[in-house]
Amino acid sequence: MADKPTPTEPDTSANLSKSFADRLTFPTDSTKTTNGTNPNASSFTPTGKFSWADEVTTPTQESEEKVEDTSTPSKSQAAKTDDGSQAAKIDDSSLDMAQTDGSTTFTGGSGGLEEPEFDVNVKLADLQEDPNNPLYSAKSFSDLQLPDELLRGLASMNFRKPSKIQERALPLLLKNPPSNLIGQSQSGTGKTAAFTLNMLSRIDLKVKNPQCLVLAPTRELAKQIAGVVTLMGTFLMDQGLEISEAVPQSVPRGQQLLGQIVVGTPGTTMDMIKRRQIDVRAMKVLTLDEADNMLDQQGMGDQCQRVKNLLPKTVQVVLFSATFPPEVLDFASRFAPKANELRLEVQNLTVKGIKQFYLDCSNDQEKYNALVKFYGLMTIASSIIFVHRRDTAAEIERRMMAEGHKAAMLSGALEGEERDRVFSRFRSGEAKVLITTNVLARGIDVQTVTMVINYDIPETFGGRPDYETYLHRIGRTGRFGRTGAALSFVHDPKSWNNLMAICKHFGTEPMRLETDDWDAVEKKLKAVMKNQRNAVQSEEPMAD
Ligand SMILES: Nc1ncnc2c1ncn2[C@@H]1O[C@H](COP(=O)(O)OP(=O)(O)OP(=O)(O)O)[C@@H](O)[C@H]1O
Repeated sequence: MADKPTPTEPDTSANLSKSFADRLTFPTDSTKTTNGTNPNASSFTPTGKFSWADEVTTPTQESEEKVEDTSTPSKSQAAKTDDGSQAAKIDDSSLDMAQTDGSTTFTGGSGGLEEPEFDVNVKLADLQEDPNNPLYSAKSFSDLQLPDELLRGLASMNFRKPSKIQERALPLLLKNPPSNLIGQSQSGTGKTAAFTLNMLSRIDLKVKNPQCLVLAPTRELAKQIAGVVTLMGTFLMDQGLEISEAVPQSVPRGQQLLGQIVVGTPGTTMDMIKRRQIDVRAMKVLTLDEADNMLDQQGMGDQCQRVKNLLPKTVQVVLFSATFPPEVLDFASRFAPKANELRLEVQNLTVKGIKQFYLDCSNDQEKYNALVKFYGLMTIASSIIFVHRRDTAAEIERRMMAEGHKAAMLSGALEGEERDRVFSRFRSGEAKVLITTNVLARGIDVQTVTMVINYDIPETFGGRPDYETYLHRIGRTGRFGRTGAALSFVHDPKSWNNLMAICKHFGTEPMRLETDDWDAVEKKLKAVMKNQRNAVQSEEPMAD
């Protein structure tokens, strides 16, 4: 699918010799409450000319066409850049932590920008002992009455205790007769294991036909989920467990897809069911990961509904996501009727281990220079740079490679197999910087990612702030108790207003960094990331 046209926006850069924030007062960290939210979030009022309070009324969420199998929405201008010339400092040590499947072992509060300088270790065990942390659980996996083979699978993955979402969702998912579930929890808190354990507990291994179907918005996420199911089900393999992928180009036409569990993208799965390559008669469970994205009426909602219509009426419907905006929730409740719900308040959605910054650039041209400068300054294990447009992604990749960075680019413009190659280079640590569009904003779990950059602030096709995409993008770091940083670039009133609206929405306060004092940037980042490691901050408990 071709990129969407660039939304037109006023070119105000000529007036912007200084950064925006010079004319604004941004609330400081001192207003933070213990749970990291700003008590005055609804009354932040910048005092300068570009007051987001005046210019951005909190928009009703517009449905943006979300990413699908091979397409990527991309909306803003291509970056116009000058050549930066800072040498890259690339740290290869993270190769030891390379993941192949989305499930490496926790290494004890890893992350941060320059590993050796961080001496404070937050242990996963500490986080899981804190009742206010989303990783907390009062139970053990064995209390959840899982089959022995699955307990062994979990132990082999080094999952010692369930997280809050796992502890709460599993009893609801596993009880009989099966009931539907809508489950929400912060990014990186283990939703995949929750729905995987449900499926692995419910299949009949003597039957070879598909019994559980997981739909995910992209091939990368579908493949990652299939990897997690395979690992968790290791000790069921000798009893005949098989897992299949229904993603573009994965199965030749006419070939039957066997295996008790199928993980796919909605378009390909629907085609395969219609062509009778997937026999759905034994289906018991339909899971949608990133369910709000999947049920978006402008995007994949229609396809998911059509897939569901082809399945037996008795299927258990399981919906998981970190975000469920109100306009999707209605459809979700119809899609999963009479579902049990585990939901979170919007203020509790941000992960406290992810420190948010913004870099104040004077104009669009300065953004690329600032990016290069930033990468010259910091040693970052792995990072993801999100942009709106495919051509911006390609251009940044080209220029970063020319600077000596181990960069890779992935967008919906690439064919499936090429996407697999690029993504596995990033997952293995061979490529350190991944430049991408929203195609990888959701679900991707690469634990070495310590930095996420919003080179372009996420926005809907109407140019409104895209709250959900922001949250999912920054959630690519700080996973399961790790620390990470998210840096957003602002360069004009629109990007500033959109970022401020997003922060107001989630009640967060990003720290400002300025492009005219890079020593200060370095110091601030290091200090904050060091403290961050020690900050086991509270989160509100989940409401049933
Ligand atoms: N109980 C556990 N103990 C230790 N690690 C875990 C546990 N559960 C999940 N993990 C690890 O936490 C990481 C994040 O899990 P997962 O990808 O399922 O998060 P998620 O909630 O689906 O996030 P997102 O909303 O971004 O999709 C993974 O690397 C996973 O292996």
